This record gives sequence, structure tokens and C-alpha cells, in this order.
Amino acid sequence: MSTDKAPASAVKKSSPAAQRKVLVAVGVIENSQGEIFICRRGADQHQANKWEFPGGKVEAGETVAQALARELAEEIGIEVHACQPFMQIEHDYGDKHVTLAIRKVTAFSGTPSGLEGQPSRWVSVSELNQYDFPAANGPIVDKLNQAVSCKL
Ligand SMILES: Nc1nc2c([nH]c(=O)n2[C@@H]2O[C@H](COP(=O)(O)OP(=O)(O)OP(=O)(O)O)[C@@H](O)[C@H]2O)c(=O)[nH]1
Ligand SMILES: [Mg+2]
Repeated sequence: MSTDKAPASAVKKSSPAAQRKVLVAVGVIENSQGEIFICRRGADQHQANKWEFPGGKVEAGETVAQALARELAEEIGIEVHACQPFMQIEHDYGDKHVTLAIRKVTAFSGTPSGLEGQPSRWVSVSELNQYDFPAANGPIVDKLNQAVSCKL
């Protein structure tokens, strides 16, 4: 038997189930008028052409807040100064299982725009229901609407 093989532990690949699991940092960004910034996903992306709250996958060694700051700088050109936990959602799309770690961006600088060519806009919370979001996003839109209906 050959003895020059790497030990099994060194070549072990993560299971197919683990490979389709992703942790995603998602930013709910609000302006002084209470509007929320949303972007449209590309035609070649997962959940193609749906609207989203900007963000992306957390990379190895990053915290959610670090990933959020990196993604929002890359995708929409803002610098995040502070964020707060908003909610966490687990959703299985069949081809992919996502954990959305959603943060409310409470302080940022810069003017957000779609730096990757993606359509983007500020919309009032009551208008969010008119946009086609990925199925996982339903509870985010509901929670934002509940917060608005509680304001006097
Ligand atoms: N950014 C973002 N991703 C979402 C939302 N809702 C949702 O289900 N996702 C899912 O989260 C996953 C990762 O998001 P992403 O595609 O933005 O990741 P990324 O920026 O790192 O993209 P990349 O893979 O092109 O580098 C996708 O499967 C996407 O469908 C959302 O509101 N915002
Ligand atoms: Mg993204």
C-alpha cells in the first residue's frame, strides 16, 4: 500500500450540505426621511433580478460587522460607522441555505449608489411591499412595517 498519501484529515472536503450553507451580512440602511436603500440583484446572481438589502457573504476570519462594512463599501460605496443587530433569518432555497445576519446601519458616510451597475433606490417602508424580494426577506419587510406603524 502506498504511504505517500496525505492523511485523510488534510484532504477532507466539507460535506455537500455544508458547501451550500452561506452566512450573509445584510444591511438595512435608513436615511433621515425614514426611507430604506434597496438594490436589484443581477440577472446572473442567485435570486436573479430580485430586489435586496445590500450585503454579501461573510468571508473566513471576518465578523458580520466587518463583512457588512466591506460589502457596503464594495457594492454601494458607503463607509459604515455603526450598526446594530436587527434580526437573523434562516432560509432554505433548496439549492442554497442562507443565514441572513441583518444589521441596521445606524451611522454611515458617503452617498449610496449601485457601484456594480445594479439599479438602486431609496424607498419608503410602506412601498417595500411593492418590490419583489427573495422569499427569505419577508420577515425583514414585516418588521420594518411594524416599527413604522408604532411611530406616533
Ligand atoms: N445581499 C443580500 N443577499 C440576500 C438577501 N436575501 C437573500 O436571500 N440573499 C441571499 O444571500 C446570498 C448571498 O448574497 P450575495 O449574492 O449578495 O453575496 P455576495 O455579495 O458575496 O455575492 P457574490 O457571490 O457575487 O460575491 C444569496 O444567495 C442571496 O440570494 C438580501 O436581502 N441581500
Ligand atoms: Mg451582494
